[in-house]
Amino acid sequence: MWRGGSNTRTCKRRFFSSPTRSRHHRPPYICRLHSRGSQHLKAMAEVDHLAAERATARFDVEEMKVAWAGSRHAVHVADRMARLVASDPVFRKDNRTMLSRKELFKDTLRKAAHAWKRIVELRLTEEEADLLRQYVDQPGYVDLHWGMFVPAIKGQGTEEQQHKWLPLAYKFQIIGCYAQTELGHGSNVQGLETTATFDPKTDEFVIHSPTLTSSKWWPGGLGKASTHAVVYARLITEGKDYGIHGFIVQLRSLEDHSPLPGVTLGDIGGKFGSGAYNSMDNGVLRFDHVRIPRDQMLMRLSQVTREGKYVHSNVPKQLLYGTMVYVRQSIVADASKALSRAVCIAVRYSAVRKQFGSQDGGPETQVLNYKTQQSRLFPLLASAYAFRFVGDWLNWLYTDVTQKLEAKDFSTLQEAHACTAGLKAVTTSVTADAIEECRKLCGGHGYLNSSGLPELFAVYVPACTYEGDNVVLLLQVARILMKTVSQLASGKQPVGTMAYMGKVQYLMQCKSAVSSAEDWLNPDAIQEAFEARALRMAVNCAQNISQAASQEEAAGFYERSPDLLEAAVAHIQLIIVTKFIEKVHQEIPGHGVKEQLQALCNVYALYILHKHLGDFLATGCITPRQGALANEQLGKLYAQVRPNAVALVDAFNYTDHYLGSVLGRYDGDVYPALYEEAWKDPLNETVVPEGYHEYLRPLIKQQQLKLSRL
Ligand SMILES: CCCCCCCCCC/C=C\C/C=C/C(=O)SCCNC(=O)CCNC(=O)[C@H](O)C(C)(C)COP(=O)(O)OP(=O)(O)OC[C@H]1O[C@@H](n2cnc3c(N)ncnc32)[C@H](O)[C@@H]1OP(=O)(O)O
Ligand SMILES: Cc1cc2nc3c(=O)[nH]c(=O)nc-3n(C[C@H](O)[C@H](O)[C@H](O)COP(=O)(O)OP(=O)(O)OC[C@H]3O[C@@H](n4cnc5c(N)ncnc54)[C@H](O)[C@@H]3O)c2cc1C
Repeated sequence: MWRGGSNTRTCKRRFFSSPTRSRHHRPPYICRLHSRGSQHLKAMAEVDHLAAERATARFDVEEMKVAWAGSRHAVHVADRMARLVASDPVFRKDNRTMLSRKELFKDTLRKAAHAWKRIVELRLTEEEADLLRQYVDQPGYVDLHWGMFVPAIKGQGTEEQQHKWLPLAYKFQIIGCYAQTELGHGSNVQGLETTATFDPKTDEFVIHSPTLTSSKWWPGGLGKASTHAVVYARLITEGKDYGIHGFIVQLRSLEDHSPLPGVTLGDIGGKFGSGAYNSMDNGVLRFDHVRIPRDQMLMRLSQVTREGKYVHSNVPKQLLYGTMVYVRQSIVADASKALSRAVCIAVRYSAVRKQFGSQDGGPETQVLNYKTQQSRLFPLLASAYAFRFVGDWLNWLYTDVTQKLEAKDFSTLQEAHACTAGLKAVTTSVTADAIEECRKLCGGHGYLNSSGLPELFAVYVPACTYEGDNVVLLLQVARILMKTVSQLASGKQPVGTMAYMGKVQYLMQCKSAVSSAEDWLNPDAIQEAFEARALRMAVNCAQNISQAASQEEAAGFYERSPDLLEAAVAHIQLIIVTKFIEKVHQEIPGHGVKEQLQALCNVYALYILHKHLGDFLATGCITPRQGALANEQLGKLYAQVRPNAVALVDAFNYTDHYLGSVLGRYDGDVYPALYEEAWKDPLNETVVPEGYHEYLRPLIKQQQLKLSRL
């Protein structure tokens, strides 16, 4: 109804003939149009344009909210925190993409301070405070303070050090960041150059940046906000380099925030996208022989004595990487949040948007009814649920491994590393690509900032790089796979997520029994195909590496690394499918909830099978005919998901504030909102643009003059 051309044309004509005016002095016709929009918005506020969609759902949405959130309690707390944020004007974020970098950064400081004030005033629990920060939804120094600085001290500090530093951090008497990456090295942690040289004369470490490439580069919160950092540097004592260790270093004065002597620091500059991750002050830091007391070395894993003797506790040195493992597991849970937001926007908008389908002026077709739209969108919906459940499982694994480590049982460290690294890599890559796909699924309007998708993409995409570049992390998984394959011959039984490799005799020669499309609904058929594919790909890689007999094993690994990446992805996809199947096997209350999750689980698995059909065929796990049957079943599953699609995204329980998208509004009243939003752009503050008199008018006049001379 708002697409009618005549008003727009009138509006344009008069724009061109009007003098420059401020928005507050809009010509009457614009005000009329605009206020019609507002009235319309008001009148329609109670109309649910998606009501018909919601009515077709065949399951209890409230119970699905519980399945998604994990418990009734989790739904309740999340709901309360989301509403608290949405109703507070300080947390407004709809104007974010229009702010300059300086304004945006100040806005982030204001929001962080206000969030803290509310947390203290309302005496929020840790769980509530985490959720509140999540719903504020603006990257900032607090993410690194709580997400890495505090965990690094907890994981690598002694009891005494924790006792000293944590209370200061908990009360924001100090603000900390995680300063590991350098200009010259990020992925290769052992290649870091910053030095921490022990001086026994003064009982201090001297922290120094010997080269330009040793400048710390990237740490979030470092550029402008942090007073302290956990700095990773090469420990040198008694003339010997003992490799990378963590140190707590004060960077700025607690009185006036100026850098301490010997410390040079600042922000590294603007990043991809408007708004987006530019709210974060990623920083650069150089040390010129900065002295810190010896007891600021994080000494839980290894110590330097008063005399300068290096002592390593009897624990694996990889525990130094513990903070990264912690954050990687939390990034998997975050992937399901980002993906579900994008999918929620695209599903709701696809139900509202209509194109083609009517030859006689009747209703057009909802784009969600196009099979191509469904085949692009529903696998992403299924992936959001899959990542949610595998994220929960990974969180359980992390907690379990942490308890074992406390008891000095290090047997599951490798499993934790492989799962966190691999799942972080696969879920972030898929999510980043999926957000972009959701933007395309929303057509032209998806490209507008007001759709929320460009900003979501720009904020999310660095997750493929930070906390470990995804390729580097998948190669870690591949290395562990190769180690496991090589141990099979010696009869060592693999455990945890590698346990399936113990069935090597069977999995190397089994043939899928699927003979109809419905057979693919059997979880055992899916599980077997995924296990056989993953194992055969890993074994093929191992054989190819060992057949290159002339080469060292490391050289063979290097040559085969593209294939190894694919083998690692296959292994990780197997874990995701397995955990989804296990979830669906559990008792799940609520009318129709289990059935929906079962359908989504099948969509996820068969979509992966279809997408990677080459792997399944090349390894002989299934025949081309079975591949075609899987695709046939996938089409039937999409039809099953279709009437439930809007309700399945409602179950994420996101407020309009958190979604931040005019296309993803709960009420589906998209067009007036899009129209209204356009007027808020600073470019519309004047009807005649700035620059008209300098550039446009002279140009037009010049051309007119030329024409008149002809
Ligand atoms: C509610 C709270 C939520 C909090 C969320 C907060 C989220 C905030 C998000 C904010 C956004 C951004 C922040 C970003 C921060 C950063 O990016 S910090 C910097 C991250 N940097 C990296 O990830 C570097 C990646 N590189 C590495 O990890 C290592 O260099 C690498 C593993 C690639 C190689 O390690 P090396 O020791 O050099 O060598 P290698 O020979 O490969 O390994 C030896 C041995 O060690 C095993 N290993 C490796 N890593 C681990 C590990 N992490 N845990 C356990 N074991 C590990 C490896 O398997 C080898 O074992 P082997 O038996 O000897 O073969
Ligand atoms: C937004 C953002 C926030 C960050 N926050 C922090 C922070 O708070 N603290 C901190 O310390 N760091 C932080 N980082 C740094 C981040 O951890 C590193 O950028 C990341 O680990 C990747 O390392 P790199 O930049 O050295 O990439 P490189 O390793 O230089 O990667 C470049 C390319 O080389 C490839 N490559 C590298 N090694 C190999 C290999 N062995 N085999 C095959 N290919 C390889 C990669 O796949 C990639 O394609 C942040 C980064 C970003 C983008």
